[in-house]
Amino acid sequence: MSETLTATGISRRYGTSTVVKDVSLTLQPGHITALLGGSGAGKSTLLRLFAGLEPVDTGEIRLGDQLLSSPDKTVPAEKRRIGLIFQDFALFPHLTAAQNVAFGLKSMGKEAARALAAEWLERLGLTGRAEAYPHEISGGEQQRVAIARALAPSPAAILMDEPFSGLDPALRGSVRDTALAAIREAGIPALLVTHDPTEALESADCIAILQGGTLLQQGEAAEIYMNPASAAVAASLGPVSRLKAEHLPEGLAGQAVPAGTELIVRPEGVLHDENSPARAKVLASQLTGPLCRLLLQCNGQALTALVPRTTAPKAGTEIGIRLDPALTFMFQSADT
Ligand SMILES: Nc1ncnc2c1ncn2[C@@H]1O[C@H](COP(=O)(O)OP(=O)(O)OP(=O)(O)O)[C@@H](O)[C@H]1O
Repeated sequence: MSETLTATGISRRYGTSTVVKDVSLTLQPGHITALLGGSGAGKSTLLRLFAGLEPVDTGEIRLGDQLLSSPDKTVPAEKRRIGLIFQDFALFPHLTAAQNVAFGLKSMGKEAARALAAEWLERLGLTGRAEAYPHEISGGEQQRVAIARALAPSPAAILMDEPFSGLDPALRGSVRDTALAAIREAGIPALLVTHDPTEALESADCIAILQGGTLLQQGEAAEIYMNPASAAVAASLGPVSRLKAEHLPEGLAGQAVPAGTELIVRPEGVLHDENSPARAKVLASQLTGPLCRLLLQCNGQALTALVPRTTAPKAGTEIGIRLDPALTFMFQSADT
């Protein structure tokens, strides 16, 4: 049976700088948890702590009941039964796709390893590429081989550091869907490090938001998106507009807004409504595909809206707008 991978109060220092601060995070079996944060947030360091590539300075990491890391003990990475997938695929260049996948299966005997490798390659849609060397296959295929190699030995958990960001955008979605379906099917805890909020929202069951080494919030993707605990969390999940209570025009918010409050609103929460008394000037209208991004000015404050292309107002016009309360979040102004 699969077990949880749990960090409790873990920290990591480099010299005088603490880059992972008292982080507690539980990775549930069968769930993909996205670790989301900007550059230097400490995502890769946290992944390396889970992997056993570095020791913790405080706290502990457990797989089920088994202690993997504490300040006095670090079970080495190769003894953790944890699969790792990195952005650069890291395949052995002199081995074929099938040999790469079979590499970690030697203990089961040659024939059984070959059969299991073939099974995993088939599962990841690579049957015809089994005898190809890494330089003979595309980036997307190489990453699928790396994923097959990581999953074939039945690891207890899987950790992925920006595994899809090196891929061509046209290919990324399909490689990601195939890979994550295989990981979900394996029913093990999985951590996906990413700096891309769209990737986190599209692919993960849970999201953990890291900033400056501190975990700001964790929970189900939809829950965090709709109920961010702070302005920083709201902003880390996608673009937002920020409005001061003092400058709100009549009728814009549609709810009472206490003084000293900052409103954070998502672009899809800025609604075009000619019945609203709040007026905004359309500074620009940018086509993004089926939707148009409107850059608006309302009572001296900048707002961004996303509206259907077919009904998008033109730049230079004045329109009525109001905010959707479900996509508008209120925080104390100092909370950034
Ligand atoms: N071995 C190290 N020695 C000293 N400082 C380090 C070391 N590894 C990472 N750091 C620092 O720790 C901080 C967190 O780095 P980390 O690579 O974990 O961030 P990240 O969120 O993965 O960033 P990115 O998305 O840019 O890869 C950074 O300030 C980095 O410079």
